[in-house]
Amino acid sequence: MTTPSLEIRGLAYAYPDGTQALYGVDVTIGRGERVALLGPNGAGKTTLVLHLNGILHGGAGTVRVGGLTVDPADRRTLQEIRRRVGIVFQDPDDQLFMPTVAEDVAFGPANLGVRGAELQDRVERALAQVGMLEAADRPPQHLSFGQRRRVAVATVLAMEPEILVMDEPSSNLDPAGRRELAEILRGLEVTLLMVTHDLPYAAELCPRSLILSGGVIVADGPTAELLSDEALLRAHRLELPYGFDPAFFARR
Ligand SMILES: Nc1ncnc2c1ncn2[C@@H]1O[C@H](COP(=O)(O)OP(=O)(O)OP(=O)(O)O)[C@@H](O)[C@H]1O
Repeated sequence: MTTPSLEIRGLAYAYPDGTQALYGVDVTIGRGERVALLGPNGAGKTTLVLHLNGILHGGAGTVRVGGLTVDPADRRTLQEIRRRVGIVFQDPDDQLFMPTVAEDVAFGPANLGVRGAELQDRVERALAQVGMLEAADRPPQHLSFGQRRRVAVATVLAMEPEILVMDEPSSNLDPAGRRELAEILRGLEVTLLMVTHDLPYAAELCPRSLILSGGVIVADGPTAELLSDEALLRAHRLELPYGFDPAFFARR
């Protein structure tokens, strides 16, 4: 059996002010899976994600990424963990700060010591994966929001991550941008964990979903099944748009 991309065991965490955000979370995500992390506001989704690369730590439990345990005390391990866990934040402008798209995509791997033809190759591959190769020499601020989000994905892909974590990937995208990003994400050969309130997007992209509520995983299973469970959705403040059939994508 191959090593899972992500293994979380007994993860519990309270913020310094005493707010308990996670109460013993267990999750395993296999290599190449696409999984949606759903849950109401304040459920603990961001807190969970920030544990994947050691930004938050100090509570109970363990997180392993591709078999490597997140250990914030070990700087070398942490550097490797941060390469393995590629987080694409909601606002692409938090991730793009160089004069050109290519320099933004090169920034991460160059920091790891990748140089010359290999660096060039990584940049081109990552930009091609998100359909942005033609924009390589453009300043990111001249691109549309949807294009900037795709470049933000490329900056993470250039690190050759074990797991791509996307925070609200569909937010602020127009319908075409939303569909284009879905096609890109579906075509990537990478483990995907997608945090979202957009249930149709979860249904479209992720065969499996987790529902986190009150710091606990309350459901883990096929997305179409979870989203068809009206009582489950209601209990955790999740709502499908009127008329949306959660089984539609499962049938395709
Ligand atoms: N810095 C902080 N200090 C204290 N409590 C916090 C802090 N950040 C988050 N919390 C609390 O931790 C709990 C989980 O919050 P978290 O942001 O992880 O939820 P979330 O599921 O990501 O919510 P949303 O969908 O609104 O982004 C909430 O009760 C929140 O108020």
